[in-house]
Amino acid sequence: MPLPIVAIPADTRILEGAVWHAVKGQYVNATLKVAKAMPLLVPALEEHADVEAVLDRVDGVLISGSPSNVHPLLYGRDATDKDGPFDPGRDAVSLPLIRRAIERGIPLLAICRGIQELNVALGGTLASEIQEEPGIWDHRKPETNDADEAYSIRQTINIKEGSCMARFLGHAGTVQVNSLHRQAISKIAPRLQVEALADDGTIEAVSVIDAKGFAVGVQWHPEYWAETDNPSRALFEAYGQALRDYAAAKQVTA
Ligand SMILES: N[C@@H](CCC(=O)NCCCC(=O)O)C(=O)O
Repeated sequence: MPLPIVAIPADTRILEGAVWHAVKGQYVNATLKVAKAMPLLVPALEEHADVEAVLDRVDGVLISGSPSNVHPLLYGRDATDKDGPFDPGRDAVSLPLIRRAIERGIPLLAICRGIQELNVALGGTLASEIQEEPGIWDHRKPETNDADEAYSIRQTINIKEGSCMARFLGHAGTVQVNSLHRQAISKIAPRLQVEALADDGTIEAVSVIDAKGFAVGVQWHPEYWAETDNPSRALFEAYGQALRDYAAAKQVTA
């Protein structure tokens, strides 16, 4: 049986004076080694992105994290100096890809920027520089050049009873995760339900209400420790099973 294929929208990066379309290796590694699926990178095209052509050929979608932010015009307000940096090519691919993957029942896992894109794609809004709000913890990436330290597991979240996340992880209640974000969900989209909260009330996981299949977003980074951290591994294994189920069902109806 060939591996299921997972579309991962790339970021726009400027390297060596040229435009690159790039995805961090940790998302590729977790998809391949823990979800047991073949990553397929999708370029960040501001125009001409054919998401149907992509979705016809894959068994899942993974929306990765990124230091860039969703442009606020996409959730109904003008940009301020707190909202950048932006990646219009990434936005132009990921938002329609998310909407159509949900409509078609294609397994979707959205991580960090991904949960924010999921919320915006379905009509929600985002808050910027959340650490400046009273009572909100500092969720930002730690000041370090060491990746393991940046993605260190250092925050308690609370998984809701009866949630999809509780099913995937095997329990509800407290879980330890990492945290590298300055934005978060402000108004939650109508079709999303909260799956987990931080102690300061920040939404840390959501799922799509009445989804045809696996459709989950998390604010933390399960991909980074997916091979060694139990909650991270459990989430990617559940995603992998959803991919195989979707691929098998496609074979039957082909
Ligand atoms: N930009 C958004 C989303 C944050 C995010 O995806 N962080 C992971 C990338 C970290 C990095 O590579 O720098 C926000 O800040 O909320």
